[in-house]
Amino acid sequence: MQAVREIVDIPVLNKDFIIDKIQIERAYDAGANLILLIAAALPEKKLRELYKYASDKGLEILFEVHNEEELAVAQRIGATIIGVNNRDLKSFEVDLAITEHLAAKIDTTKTLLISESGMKERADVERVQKAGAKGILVGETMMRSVNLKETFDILRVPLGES
Ligand SMILES: O=C(O)c1ccccc1NCC(=O)[C@H](O)[C@H](O)COP(=O)(O)O
Repeated sequence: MQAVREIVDIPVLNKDFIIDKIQIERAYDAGANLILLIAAALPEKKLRELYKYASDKGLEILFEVHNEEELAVAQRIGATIIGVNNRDLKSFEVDLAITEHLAAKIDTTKTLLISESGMKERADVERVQKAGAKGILVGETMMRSVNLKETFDILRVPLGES
């Protein structure tokens, strides 16, 4: 985290399974701008506590959801950056329709919607952008890439272009 912070001056996400304040401390100390809170990982009370703790430290929170119940938690807590994970963390099944389904229940003029997982080609990004996503979270496609810059350019669809 620190190594990344030292070489880029864009916002950096500490993408971890955060379950305790100490991890937020560490993320902050290492220079993170955002932390990930996964709705499926914790009860609402704990999520609320960690959300406030991070927010009070000046960190942004990417609040990850996968279904309507989790989205309702995000909305009750007042999350302003919501990540819809297209991957079911129990079955590992991936379906971009999850973003389309949940985006319809999010006011994307007030909430920054990030579509997470399953982005393999530009058409996938265009699809979630059409649904209202303003950003994407990509893992495997970048890890498998033999040319990161080229893959980045393919997947980078400027807002309003799809
Ligand atoms: O990150 C983990 O430790 C992890 C544990 C259990 C299930 C999934 C996990 N991570 C998945 C990812 O972080 C994905 O890379 C991310 O959601 C992006 O998805 P993709 O672009 O499909 O790799």
